[in-house]
Amino acid sequence: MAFTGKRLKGLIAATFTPMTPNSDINLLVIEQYVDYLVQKQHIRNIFVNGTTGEGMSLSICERKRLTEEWVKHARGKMDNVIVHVGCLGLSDSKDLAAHAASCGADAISAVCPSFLKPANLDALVLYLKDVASAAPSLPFYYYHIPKITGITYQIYELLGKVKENIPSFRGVKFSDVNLMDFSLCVSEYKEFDCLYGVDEQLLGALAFGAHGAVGSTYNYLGNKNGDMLEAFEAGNLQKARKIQCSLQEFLYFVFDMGWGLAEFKDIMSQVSGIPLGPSRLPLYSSMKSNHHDDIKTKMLKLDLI
Ligand SMILES: CC(=O)N[C@H](C=O)[C@@H](O)[C@H](O)[C@H](O)CO
Ligand SMILES: CC(=O)C(=O)O
Repeated sequence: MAFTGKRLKGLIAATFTPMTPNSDINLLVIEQYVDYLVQKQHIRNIFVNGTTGEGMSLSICERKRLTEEWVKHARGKMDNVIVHVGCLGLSDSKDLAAHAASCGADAISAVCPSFLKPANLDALVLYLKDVASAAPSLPFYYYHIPKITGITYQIYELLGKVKENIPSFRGVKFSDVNLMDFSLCVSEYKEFDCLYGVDEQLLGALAFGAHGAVGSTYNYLGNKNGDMLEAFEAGNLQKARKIQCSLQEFLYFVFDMGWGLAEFKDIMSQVSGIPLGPSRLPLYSSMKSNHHDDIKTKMLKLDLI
């Protein structure tokens, strides 16, 4: 096993999957996307093919091609490329895990199958162990997003079980609002990286000792969130709160409009100038027309861009 012992920390952008106007994957803008994150948002870690990247809506073949391109273009420019390999079936997840390792990804992460679900926590551990075993040299992170998967086991309990069972297990991407569960994980399992995934309340998770954060908004609000992290680390809570509140006001506005993933992607296209195209399923879009002016105005008003 080739673990370097490096810890995952700081901001990790959950990348959008660039698409053509026809919703085919568009590999041609990935290099530009990587450069934008590094140069304009000071983001050096990415989480690809996750929720934001619509990984579960893409074919295995598409996910492999995307992984290859992200890894290729991030090499030498970024610190970590974490590839989400979770699928509804175990063999697909293992196939993607082995592929990520063969491409030179830095880590893998997986949600648990959520159609036919594990019957209990031990069954979940067995699934994770099996996926991790397909890429034993890569750090493995469980992706906890109960609102979407419906799998609601306490992560504090899960960590106790994986500790002895999965040698490559390194932590959790925790996309839930249960900060007590999160806090118990951080304080009890110091050897694991606990990455928070609800951008709108990252400051709360930082107060409980979050090592880092994975999220969609770090794509275009990387600098603002970076300022918040810096203020928190310097003990300037007043400044950190002010920034978190502005970010919340922005997200409140977005949710209040009924906007979803397609609009988030559109926001990133606008702010970055990279044409990321529509999302794969029209279902993800509330199909509101022409919201561009509203978004820019709101972001400027809140001093976010
Ligand atoms: C459901 C979803 O996509 N969650 C993302 C990460 O887990 C977050 O980064 C959110 O996009 C963000 O917190 C805005 O709600
Ligand atoms: C946000 C996140 O981590 C994801 O999109 O998977």
